[in-house]
Amino acid sequence: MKVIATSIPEVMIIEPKVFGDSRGFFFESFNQENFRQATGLDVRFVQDNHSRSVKGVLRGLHYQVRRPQGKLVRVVRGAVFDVAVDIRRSSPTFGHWVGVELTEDNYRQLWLPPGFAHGFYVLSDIADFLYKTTEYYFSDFDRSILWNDPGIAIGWPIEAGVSPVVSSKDEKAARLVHAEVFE
Ligand SMILES: Cc1cn([C@H]2C[C@H](O)[C@@H](COP(=O)(O)OP(=O)(O)O[C@H]3O[C@H](C)C(=O)[C@H](O)[C@H]3O)O2)c(=O)[nH]c1=O
Repeated sequence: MKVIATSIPEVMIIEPKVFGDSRGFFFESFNQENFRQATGLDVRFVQDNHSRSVKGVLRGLHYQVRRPQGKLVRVVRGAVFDVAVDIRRSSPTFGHWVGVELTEDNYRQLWLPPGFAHGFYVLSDIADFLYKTTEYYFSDFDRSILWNDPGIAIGWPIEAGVSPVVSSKDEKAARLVHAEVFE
């Protein structure tokens, strides 16, 4: 596997080694020891998630307080623009964002540690989004930040005049300046 740095040091793009042949392909989507050797991180995932979305859906920006989650995310069908936002107030990259296209064809994964908000915008007709988390889900601790917060100014690849499909929860999300963030 290859690790590609992003503009936020703690957020990393992972490119697995893919073995293709006349039948198709095989790759290890996660290997604890290889991940540790490549990233220097000892991670323990406790939950696997799978969401399916139609074109134009935007999920996020989400995070969990009290029990923050690290996430290793990937797309197994379709394509999304995936975003991580640093919401650690003491971080030199507080309020900065990283955006990466994750697709079934580039096999790319994104690692975002606890302390980040996460969201994605679906580019394909259908997107199957799989991710591993380092902490369990606690609905009481689930928080959202407004996907189009001008204070973050994420460069979502949304065509002019097109509004993303957003849940009512996400529509009502707070801006970063009013959000419950990490120290
Ligand atoms: C996240 C989660 C949700 N749920 C239940 C709660 C709701 O009844 C239903 C849909 O939840 P929600 O609308 O929050 O799903 P997403 O909008 O995909 O949220 C996720 O999307 C962004 C991109 C993320 O990074 C988070 O992992 C997560 O917040 O699944 C669970 O039972 N377990 C879970 O781990």
